[in-house]
Amino acid sequence: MRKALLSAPAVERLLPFRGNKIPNVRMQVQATVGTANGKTAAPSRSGLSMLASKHLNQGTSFPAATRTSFGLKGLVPPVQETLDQQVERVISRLNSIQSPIEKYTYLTRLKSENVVLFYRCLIDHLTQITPIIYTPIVGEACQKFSLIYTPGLVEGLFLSKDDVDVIPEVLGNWPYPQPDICVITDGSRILGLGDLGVNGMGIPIGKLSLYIAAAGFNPSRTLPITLDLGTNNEKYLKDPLYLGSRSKRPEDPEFFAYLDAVMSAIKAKWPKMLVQFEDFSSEHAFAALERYRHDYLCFNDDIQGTGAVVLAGFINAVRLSGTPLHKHKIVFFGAGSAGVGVASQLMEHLIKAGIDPQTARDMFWLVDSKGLVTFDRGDKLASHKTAFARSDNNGKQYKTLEDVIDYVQPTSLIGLAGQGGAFKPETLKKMADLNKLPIIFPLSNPLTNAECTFEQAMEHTNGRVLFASGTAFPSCQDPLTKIVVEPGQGNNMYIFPGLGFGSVLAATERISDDMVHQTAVTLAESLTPEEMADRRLYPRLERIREISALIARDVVLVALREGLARDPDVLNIFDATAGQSVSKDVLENNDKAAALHDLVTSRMWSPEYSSAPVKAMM
Ligand SMILES: NC(=O)C1=CN([C@@H]2O[C@H](COP(=O)(O)OP(=O)(O)OC[C@H]3O[C@@H](n4cnc5c(N)ncnc54)[C@H](O)[C@@H]3O)[C@@H](O)[C@H]2O)C=CC1
Ligand SMILES: CC(=O)C(=O)O
Ligand SMILES: [Mg+2]
Repeated sequence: MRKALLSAPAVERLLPFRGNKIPNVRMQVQATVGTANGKTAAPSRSGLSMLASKHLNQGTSFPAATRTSFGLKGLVPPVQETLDQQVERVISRLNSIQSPIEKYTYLTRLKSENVVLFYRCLIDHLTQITPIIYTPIVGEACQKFSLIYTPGLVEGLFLSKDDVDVIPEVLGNWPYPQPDICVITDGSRILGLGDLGVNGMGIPIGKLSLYIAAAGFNPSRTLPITLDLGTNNEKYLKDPLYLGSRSKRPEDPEFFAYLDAVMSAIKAKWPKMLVQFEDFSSEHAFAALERYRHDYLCFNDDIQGTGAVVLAGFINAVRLSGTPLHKHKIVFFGAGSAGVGVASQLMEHLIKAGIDPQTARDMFWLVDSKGLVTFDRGDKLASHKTAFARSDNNGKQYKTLEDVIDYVQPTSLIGLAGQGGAFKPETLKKMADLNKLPIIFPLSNPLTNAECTFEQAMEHTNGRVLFASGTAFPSCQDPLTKIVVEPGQGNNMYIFPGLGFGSVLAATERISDDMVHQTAVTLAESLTPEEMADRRLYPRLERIREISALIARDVVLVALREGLARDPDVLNIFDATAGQSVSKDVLENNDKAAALHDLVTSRMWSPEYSSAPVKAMM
């Protein structure tokens, strides 16, 4: 008996799988088209369902037998291509497109049509495609979201403040069951571009694409969420095409009441899902992290992810600089969620390295829009800045970055203020005069917000800079040796995939400070001898899946040490019990660590076409 055909979304709802296993799909598609003996050709509507399902579509790679069984013949070109050949076509097409935003929309469409092909392209051409789906082009895509939005394309979930009474129902509308992870923003500080309201949706989408490509999260188990709490962006408030609520953002009590409602609805529906907070304005970023981190599986990427990635680069830069750790003096240009998040992470590391807390704290000078952050400069400091405010300035205030550099004579300059070009040639020269190998990290995103380019940093330090930027810069010739040097990319994308994967795999109760710190140490130690010889601060981006697996493994080890892991397979490897801490001896057992690494890699999703549904039809 032929049963009713399933629509593409209905087929996709059958994808509650991990790794690359899709057993239920085989059964359902088989039952659906009533061809269990494999002899009967299915009606063409089943072919359309296969083509319309972004998870099942193989396009020109559908094998002959599948084309016959599912009525696909004639609906796709006759040629049968390998996935690699399909990738080649995509890259040729991508190269033929001139406009960055058109490249973005082309890739968005590809992802909505064929998930496997999109991720195979992303993984195989990571350095080419990441800057399109992530910083910098995603910034432009967010700014143009109202124009490029495709009706009918469901890429994430919008939760509006008007729906505060029906949040569980809205979550229930998400067409895929059981997400492992969501990235959630309220669009209030998108990259360094300010308040973009619901246009910020591109950020959770882009971050989750990297979770999938870089760590092997399953695409059907990721959930981008954008909260629509209004916007304070005057341009959008007046824009008839703006797609969110045209009202100002609420005051804190309403904001947190809404966020509380969202978080508890999320936990009620998907208790094991990891929540990553992204691009919230600083006051809310710190307060929300503190509010939820103890009772929810969550972290803030801008504070903790950025903190960890910059710490990793800093550890390697310190090693190369020749200046001992305790002698470093670090100036931060920017004292928001990222600046303070990074300073806190660095300070935690200094303390772990044996430097006493007061000495460690005194190694930091933070500069914000009003100058050096001091206790006596006459304004009310936001609470997140007080931990690093200076009191040793003898009543003198330092207003400009140059003044601060002259006063402090730093070894390291970290830019996280979102002010493009703020590290001027004079600034860079001063750093080079003060240090044999100055550490200069212009980390603001997107590209136009970077405090300086790699080329400028190389030129004005005579090639002596230890450099990392938030958005990737092209390589550049050392002005003296003429050797071509690759810049480092200090972007949290090196951290969040592995941190997220490890914590979800181990089903940890929460994300602890030590888990975050470990990600930095593992990343710093992941350089190959060749990468070290090249004076790199970070591993090559092409190795990101390998790096994420190492980070995930080490996050799980910390979770076991802290008694936070609950996954039975993980516990089994270490003969451990949920809620009980595993001893150092057991955690250092090489065989167990290797078994854990195998478990991590076996759970990673890879973009490959599955023949499972087809075999059932033969
Ligand atoms: N590389 C990476 O992985 C990451 C980079 N970022 C980038 O960091 C930047 C800042 O992010 P948040 O800290 O979250 O933003 P934020 O808005 O919370 O903080 C910005 C800080 O810069 C200061 N500032 C603004 N104008 C200034 C000026 N003219 N002079 C000196 N200070 C000034 C502000 O007072 C504030 O302290 C953004 O561009 C963002 O894209 C953020 C997270 C990760
Ligand atoms: C990279 C990132 O998270 C940011 O610029 O906000
Ligand atoms: Mg961010």
